[in-house]
Amino acid sequence: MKVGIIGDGAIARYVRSHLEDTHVCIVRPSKIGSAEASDTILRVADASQVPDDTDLMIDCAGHSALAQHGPLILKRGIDLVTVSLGALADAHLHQKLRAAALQGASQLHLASGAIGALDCLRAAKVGGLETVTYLGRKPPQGWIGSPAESTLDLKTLKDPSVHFDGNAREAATAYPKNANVAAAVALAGVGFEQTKVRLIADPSIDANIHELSATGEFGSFTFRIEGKALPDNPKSSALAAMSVVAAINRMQAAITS
Ligand SMILES: NC(=O)C1=CN([C@@H]2O[C@H](COP(=O)(O)OP(=O)(O)OC[C@H]3O[C@@H](n4cnc5c(N)ncnc54)[C@H](OP(=O)(O)O)[C@@H]3O)[C@@H](O)[C@H]2O)C=CC1
Ligand SMILES: O=C([O-])CC(=O)C(=O)O
Repeated sequence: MKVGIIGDGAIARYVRSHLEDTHVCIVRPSKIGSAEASDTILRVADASQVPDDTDLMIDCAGHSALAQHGPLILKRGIDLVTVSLGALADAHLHQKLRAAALQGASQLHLASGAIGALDCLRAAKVGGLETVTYLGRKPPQGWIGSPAESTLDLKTLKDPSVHFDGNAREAATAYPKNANVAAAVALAGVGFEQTKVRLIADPSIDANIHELSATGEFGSFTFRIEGKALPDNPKSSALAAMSVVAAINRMQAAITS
């Protein structure tokens, strides 16, 4: 399988280190031919330059990159795995990606990211869900560059502090680098409007803690994970990068779980 990647940040580097070979990489125009480009990988700036024989593209570059490159990749008939699924909170982009996949007879696969139990949520949805709540808790440095900075002093924070309380659409839109999990939960369960989200900066923890609770016809469940951040980016959990590799593996397996 010839696999290409969008982005060259913390998640992309982890994924590349687990691939035998990377066929092509979409990077910022400024990074083509830069000093970092010391290996022989084909670096391009646009989806139109991705070679025709590419089987699968992997988006590890965030919301704007999915919006910029996703539609053309799918229209060209190339399957795409994305970890930037919070971008689908934009209903216009969601529809554009769907139309592109239908036109190209391709598929957009959503990596499970930093959370688990989405399989449980998807199955529970069949019987009917009543409530779905997601709580995202990170150390203060994990919220730097997010709207948390407008209500909290992240450098001197002493107690756990809620800086967002609302629904998954608002969370995924306002926190593009921190609330993709909220979107994953919404897409697997009761949707963006009905999924309740709270985001917390907590100086007493050193992990990214995600808690998902649901009730419905099936009964109830709570899932909690304490994820280690990637060494290169305190915002991103290592499991998010691992889930991308797992998605690629699933696509190549004869029997999938
Ligand atoms: N589903 C989930 O659970 C999670 C999802 N994520 C999503 O994954 C994204 C990436 O995370 P991470 O790797 O840690 O972030 P990084 O900031 O380390 O890397 C992002 C990379 O993407 C590049 N990039 C951004 N926009 C474009 C573009 N239009 N074209 C080409 N390259 C682009 C950046 O380049 P430059 O440096 O020049 O901007 C950078 O190299 C996050 O922004 C977030 O949306 C993250 C964690 C969990
Ligand atoms: O990596 C994480 O822990 C979660 C995250 O950033 C996101 O949901 O966007």
